[in-house]
Amino acid sequence: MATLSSSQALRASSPRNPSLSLSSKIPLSSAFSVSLRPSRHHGARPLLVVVAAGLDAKPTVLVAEKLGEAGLNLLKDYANVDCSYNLSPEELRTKISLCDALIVRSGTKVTREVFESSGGRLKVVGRAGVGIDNVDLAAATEHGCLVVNAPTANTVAAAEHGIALLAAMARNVAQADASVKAGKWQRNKYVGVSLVGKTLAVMGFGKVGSEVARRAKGLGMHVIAHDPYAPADRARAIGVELVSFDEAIATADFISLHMPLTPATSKILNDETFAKMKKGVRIVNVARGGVIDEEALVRALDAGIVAQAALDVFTEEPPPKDSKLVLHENVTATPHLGASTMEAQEGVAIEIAEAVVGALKGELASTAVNAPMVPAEVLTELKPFVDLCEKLGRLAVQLVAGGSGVKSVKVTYASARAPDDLDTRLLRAMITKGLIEPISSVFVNLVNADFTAKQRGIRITEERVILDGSPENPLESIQVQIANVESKFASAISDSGEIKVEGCVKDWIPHLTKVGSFEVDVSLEGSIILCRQVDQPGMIGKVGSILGQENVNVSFMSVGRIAPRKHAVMAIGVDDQPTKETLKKIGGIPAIEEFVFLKL
Ligand SMILES: NC(=O)C1=CN([C@@H]2O[C@H](COP(=O)(O)OP(=O)(O)OC[C@H]3O[C@@H](n4cnc5c(N)ncnc54)[C@H](O)[C@@H]3O)[C@@H](O)[C@H]2O)C=CC1
Ligand SMILES: O=C(O)C(=O)COP(=O)(O)O
Repeated sequence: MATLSSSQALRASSPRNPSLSLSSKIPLSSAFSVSLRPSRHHGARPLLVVVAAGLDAKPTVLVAEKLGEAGLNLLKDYANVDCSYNLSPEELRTKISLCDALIVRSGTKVTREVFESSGGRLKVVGRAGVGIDNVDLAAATEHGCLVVNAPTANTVAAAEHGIALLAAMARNVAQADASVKAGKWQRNKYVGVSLVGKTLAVMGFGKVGSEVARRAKGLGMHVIAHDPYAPADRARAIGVELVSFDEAIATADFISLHMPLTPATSKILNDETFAKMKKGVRIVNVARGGVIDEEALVRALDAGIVAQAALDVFTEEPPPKDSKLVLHENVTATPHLGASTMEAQEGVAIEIAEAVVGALKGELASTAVNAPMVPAEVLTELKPFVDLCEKLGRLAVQLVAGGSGVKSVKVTYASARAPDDLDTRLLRAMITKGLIEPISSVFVNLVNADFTAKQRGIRITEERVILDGSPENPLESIQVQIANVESKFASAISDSGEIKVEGCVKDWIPHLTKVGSFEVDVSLEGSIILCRQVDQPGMIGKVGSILGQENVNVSFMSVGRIAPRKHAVMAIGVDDQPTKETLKKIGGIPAIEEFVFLKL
């Protein structure tokens, strides 16, 4: 058996490749449904009330930009749908407090103010497309709002538009068309350049970039690509060489941009980089306007460094009517049409509607942008452990005596799996949810779990215990310890002084296996009564008959003791919540030294 330090363990939890199938969603129990709060009126006894989170009413989805019919129909089956296009920022902020979800394309800015105005009701923002640069992700995460996008359905449309612009630019199609319509016949003016044999540099070799590359190869172009994160074998498979940024821009006859707009890519084409390009280079941009310094591009066009540009996207959309760039005679412009085919829009609408409805139901969408991404098969395998984590968190925090602030939590995962074969982010998020929701009105989900814990000053450290043996199960046990607190059930304090609960999964059902230093075995369904008593015959019968008289169904009972006839802890699983009087009667049994009722 070996133990990893917490920092090693956290490093071992490296992000996995989020290559999920689109249908891979798994329900995360009460991710958006209920929160449990201790009543303030019952002293130390943990009476808990369920606070409904508006699940009875249909949720409301605001569709702020045009969405395909098939997607709207999917939404309408589950929610009230308000299609309000062209809202001003003020109108959006006013409406948002009445909405559970918002669907946008690239034309709506979902700012921090939008999240603030939602008053906590907005649970999911769906971006019906790829680029999420119009959504303030940090603000979404801080407000516990999931952001999902539709990353695949418009890939081909964007790639085809890139190729359309490439060919149209090379052959002056747009300018020649305007000239013919103006009654002219200028065959000499619009002599173009050929594509075959020319070098195309694809900047950003992701979904769209690689489809552009594939098509350009079919046109007989020599294709190179620059992408610091793209795997070389994927490029090789298409017959494309990955090169450095400088080599790409210096050798290309045509440059096609396909990277996201991020702080690192903002104005990546600027005066300095234009100066390194081949004179007469031609540029296509169907990514984002902001990746080009547009004023520098006008200068490069005027200087003849850039012979032509074909642009679908602009820093400001729509661009100003007097934009020098748009009006430049060597520029072909389209109004952000990359994703605008009938087929892509139907696909995007369905993709985003499914993701939004799934998120509203509390499922973890595979296209979540600001939540832990875990591959589908791992999610399925971890499902019972996800439940176990939330329940251990709930139990542990309900054992804390009022007035002791929870600051330091340690989670220990015992597993025979190699450290890099177990991503614990999802498990940690669920423990955090279990720890925080019973003691606050804060709604915790996978999106905001780490942020919320940090904000509340709760430090969660993780440790891995590596077991020998067959690694068939992802985990053998999970232990949650809360340090520096007093417990309302003294037996929950371990020998080392922390509140300790431990559990495992048996036949896909989470079980509680340890409380403090006492071994128990109770399935974590319904709720639990923990009693410490002097170990003596007849105790199970006495407690059982009180519960029976009050019609409380017992699902499980288990007794863990230190030694025969000394202290024992009895864990009783109950399907129904006992009344205060019933609990009082149990407390009144003479051999019972302490007891606690814990709601799962
Ligand atoms: N004009 C339109 O209507 C449409 C525009 N788009 C835009 O196209 C772009 C690409 O979309 P996808 O291919 O779906 O995204 P993707 O995420 O599949 O690909 C983006 C690629 O850019 C790479 N990248 C990141 N930083 C880079 C850097 N500094 N230099 C070079 N490469 C870098 C990434 O490694 C990734 O491989 C996005 O900006 C998206 O918003 C997408 C669809 C339609
Ligand atoms: O998906 C993207 O990134 C796009 O740019 C498409 O934008 P749109 O949905 O057409 O406003």
